[in-house]
Amino acid sequence: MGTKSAVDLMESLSEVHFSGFHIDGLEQRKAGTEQPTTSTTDMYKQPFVIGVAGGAASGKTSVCDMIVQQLHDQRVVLVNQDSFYHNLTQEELTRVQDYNFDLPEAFDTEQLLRVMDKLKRGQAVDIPNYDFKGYKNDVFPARRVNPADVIILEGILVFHDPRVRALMNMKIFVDTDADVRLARRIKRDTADNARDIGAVLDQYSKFVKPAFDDFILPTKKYADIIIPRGRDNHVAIDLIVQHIRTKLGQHDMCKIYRNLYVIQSTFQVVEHGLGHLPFTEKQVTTPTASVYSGVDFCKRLCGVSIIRSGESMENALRACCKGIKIGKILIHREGDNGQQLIYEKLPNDISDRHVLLLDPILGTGNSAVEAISLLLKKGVPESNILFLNLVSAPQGVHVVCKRFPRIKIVTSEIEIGLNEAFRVIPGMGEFGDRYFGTDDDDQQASQ
Ligand SMILES: Nc1ncnc2c1ncn2[C@@H]1O[C@H](COP(=O)(O)OP(=O)(O)O)[C@@H](O)[C@H]1O
Ligand SMILES: Nc1ccn([C@@H]2O[C@H](COP(=O)(O)O)[C@@H](O)[C@H]2O)c(=O)n1
Ligand SMILES: [Mg+2]
Repeated sequence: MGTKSAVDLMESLSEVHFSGFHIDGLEQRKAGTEQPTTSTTDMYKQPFVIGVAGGAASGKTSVCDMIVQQLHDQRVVLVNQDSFYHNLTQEELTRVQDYNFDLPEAFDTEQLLRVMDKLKRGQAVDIPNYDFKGYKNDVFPARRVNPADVIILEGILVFHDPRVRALMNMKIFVDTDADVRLARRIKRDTADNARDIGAVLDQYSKFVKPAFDDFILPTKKYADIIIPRGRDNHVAIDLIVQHIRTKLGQHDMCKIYRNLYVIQSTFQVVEHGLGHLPFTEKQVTTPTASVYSGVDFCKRLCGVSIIRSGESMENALRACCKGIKIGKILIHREGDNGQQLIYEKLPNDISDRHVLLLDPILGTGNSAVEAISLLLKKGVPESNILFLNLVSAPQGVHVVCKRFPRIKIVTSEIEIGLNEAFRVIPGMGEFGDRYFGTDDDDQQASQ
């Protein structure tokens, strides 16, 4: 039996360890055959879903209407949870004052999930127009909603069901005092819904307030953003509108460059990147005789970090691929000039490997172009290069994607652009300094 070096041993360990690796659409592959992971593509082109919850009459619909109006963009659609109220039976209708419209069961959540699933798959849907006066969802013609890049889903209980919550990329809670909500509700239900004030108050104390305390308020903790004062909070609405514009810009870039993948979490860039590599399923029997299912990458891998910032991503890569070889490239950069290669140390057999190129920031694209050019010179096929980064500027994306149409870029954010010092804005300053604690502020703090 041949002896293996420590490095070889570590390398072989890196090959089967992805048992818990579940990305939509990857789990059901057949074992034993090579599986190109291209089906992950659509996942990254999916719409950005914003959930908006809050008590009844807190101002959810008004906030969403303002956002949609300000954006004035057909790529943004609004879905109201109200549309999914169950139709009341004849018996329920005769005793409507005893019906609780504020419980999760009052909504047809299965239908809501089906509608959201279709929209996420790029299909148009017909959404019921709920009649608050007649308690029916099939009286008015349904509203046709086309697939969109941004879907806003609003309603009192949209954060209640974990399956609905899981669809959301951003969650907003509209926080309005109970007395204001009650006053607005009385006004709305008496004026718009022609209800008697006594009935409105009875419904409030019997159903609305207890359900708010039991089911709506407990979901506030899921919110990423809490908006006090609803539609009067222009600052919050402007910020949200700006964020959505950024997301729409990202979708545009993904439409132009099919090799660009914007994922929603900075923590998963490396894991998602690995999901793009061809693999086979593999089972191993553990020392305790249990069978462990994992995946085996079809080609060997290596990481290459662009010094210094890229080194910050090495731990994440090593955590996923124990013992993976990691090469280094140092490029001298001044301003927008990332042209000078100072140092490189790469695996000798790099041309036989898939290369995960690590650099958290893609600014002008010059350093990336320099690094990718070196990899090509070393014989790595362009399509075997996966460039992983956290924050990109549109300029850098254009430069890299145009020049190297066959590499894949996985990033978690495409920001507005570059400033005069060629730093990504709003960005985070010099990433390497921030990560390694060598920026001026950190040095002063530790003195
Ligand atoms: N900031 C506000 N000032 C005054 N009235 C408001 C304000 N926000 C909402 N409203 C009114 O209060 C009622 C409830 O608002 P709406 O946006 O429908 O809330 P929700 O969708 O949370 O039930 C509506 O009649 C709306 O016009
Ligand atoms: N037929 C109905 C259906 C619902 N309600 C009340 O509407 C509230 C939810 O809608 P919001 O726009 O305010 O979020 C909820 O509190 C229900 O009680 C109703 O009164 N009649
Ligand atoms: Mg509403």
